[in-house]
Amino acid sequence: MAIEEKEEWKREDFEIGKFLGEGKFGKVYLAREIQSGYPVALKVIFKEKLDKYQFWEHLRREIVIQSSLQHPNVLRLFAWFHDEERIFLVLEYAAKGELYKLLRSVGHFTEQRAATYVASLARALAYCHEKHVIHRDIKPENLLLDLDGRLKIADFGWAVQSNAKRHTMCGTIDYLAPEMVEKKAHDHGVDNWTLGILCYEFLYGMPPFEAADQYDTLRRIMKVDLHFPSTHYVSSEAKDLICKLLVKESSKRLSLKQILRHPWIMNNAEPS
Ligand SMILES: Nc1ncnc(NCCc2cnc(NC(=O)Nc3cccc(C(F)(F)F)c3)s2)c1Br
Repeated sequence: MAIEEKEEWKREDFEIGKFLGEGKFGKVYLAREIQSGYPVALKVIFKEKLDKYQFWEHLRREIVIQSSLQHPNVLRLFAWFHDEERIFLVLEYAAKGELYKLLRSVGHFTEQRAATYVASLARALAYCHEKHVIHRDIKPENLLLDLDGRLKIADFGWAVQSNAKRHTMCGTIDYLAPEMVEKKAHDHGVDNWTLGILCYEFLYGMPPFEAADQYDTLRRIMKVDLHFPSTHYVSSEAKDLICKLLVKESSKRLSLKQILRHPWIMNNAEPS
């Protein structure tokens, strides 16, 4: 019985394993579907917490969106079910955990590893944008690694269908594009900006506009106050890609297809 085929799942179908992490609204556990022995990540969300924040609509939207996405670099949401006080998300298990923990432990990634992750993100976002989905909250905390070290975008708790231009503020401010800071209408170009932020953070270990307080970070974003520290060598091709993504005018940013054809990606990313 493949996970995604069965109609109604219930708590008793799974045995709970180790604690994996604490996300918003609840904890995540490694679990095993008893019949098949299939490992999954089980996210437990307390209903009274959703009531408190009126997040039912967000969660419903995530379930609809993520259930429809099937891409090697997007974490699968196989199913969901609920009992009296909890909602359970049956998620693909990413055995190598959270990418940001790896980044913090090594300081910064090699250009090959960084380019491979940027290429995976560009392919995953191109797929999402074809399905008119903007993630809007791409940050290292939402990136996971599977057993083979393949990157998986997770947590579509803030994703939206991008038919109309969006206005809602969301996500961590380090990754916010200028048009989101100014609460202007925004479209999937925000994910391209975020790809530039992430590429910088993969190579330098911190996001480009980090500052002591939030106001300074927002000011640096609005000015696109971009500097490349000379603490360690980073190729000019890598800097070229970052400069072509961190462009204030959304329509002037490299498209996802252009990213995949950029020399730095062509010369450094592992073939998918
Ligand atoms: N090693 C691992 N392998 C797989 N997964 C892991 N962690 C879970 C990552 C997630 C994927 N999707 C998620 N989705 C939500 O949390 N959604 C959510 C939850 C509550 C409220 C809301 C809302 F109401 F705000 F929308 C939305 S968490 C780990 Br660690």
